[in-house]
Amino acid sequence: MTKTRLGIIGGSGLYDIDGLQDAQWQQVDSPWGTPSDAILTGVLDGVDMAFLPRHGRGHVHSPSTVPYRANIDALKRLGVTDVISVSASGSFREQMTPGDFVIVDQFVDRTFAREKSFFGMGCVGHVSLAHPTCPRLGDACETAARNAGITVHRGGTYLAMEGPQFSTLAESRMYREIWGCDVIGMTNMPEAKLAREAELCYASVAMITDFDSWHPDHGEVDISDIIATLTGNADKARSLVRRLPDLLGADRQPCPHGCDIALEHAILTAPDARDPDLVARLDAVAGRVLAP
Ligand SMILES: CSC[C@H]1O[C@H](OP(=O)(O)O)[C@H](O)[C@@H]1O
Ligand SMILES: Nc1ncnc2[nH]cnc12
Repeated sequence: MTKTRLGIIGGSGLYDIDGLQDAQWQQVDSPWGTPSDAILTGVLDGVDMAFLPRHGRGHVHSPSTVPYRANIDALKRLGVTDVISVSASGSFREQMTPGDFVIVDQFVDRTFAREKSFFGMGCVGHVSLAHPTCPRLGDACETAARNAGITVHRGGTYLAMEGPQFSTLAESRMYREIWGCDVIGMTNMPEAKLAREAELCYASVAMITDFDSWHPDHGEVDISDIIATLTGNADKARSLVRRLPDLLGADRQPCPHGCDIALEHAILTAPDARDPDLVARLDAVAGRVLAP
């Protein structure tokens, strides 16, 4: 049994959380670059917490420049065991309306200008991503949202686009009608892939801000409408987060879905063929399986 440390990655509109005991913003160095911002650590109802604003306070990073590898590495380095990602998202479904939350369980990755893996030449690793989110964490997020009075939908496929521009009408229709996606955003990939490589349980909560551009009654995405919805969503997200420690507890059992042993048979490069520099950079992410 280990200790839970809950990592929250806050998306657009969510730049801090409240109620932490011993709260402090901690700068964390990572061999994968500088994280988006310092990380707010503290204790909430007896559970260790670590909050990282994905775009940095003041919203400095665009979806393409978010240092995804540094962020996940820094959380892992701090001892985070479980990551909950909270993201502003467009909806492809009539019933998923602005203000609702969706517990995402699948992704289609259309991003192309980002580093997507901790592994590479000198240490090749292949993890399974068939089920990219952790159902145990998803359960906690769903219950927390319901208890907070939020309209929540369980399950949904998130289309990760590169951005920063929003989709064309043709893309929006294709994602919805042909690809069967439910929500759209610009940041959950490669974040979810990297969390899996780092053996972190990962859940994604999409906060619906708009209907993208497919909806005949809503016209195109308008950033001022999104911002108006974001303000209300951020308060709801904080009330969801406040309920998580009680649901997840301070003592952590191994993940029943195996997220925390994702690297067990993943690394193909023979020990004597591994690049020592890369292996050194992987100390936090893959130290469990790479340490001699
Ligand atoms: C504010 S609209 C576009 C912006 O919002 C989302 O960010 P995040 O996923 O971090 O909440 C979306 O992915 C875009 O980056
Ligand atoms: N419609 C949309 N497309 C991509 N990212 C978004 N974030 C919020 N709304 C979005």
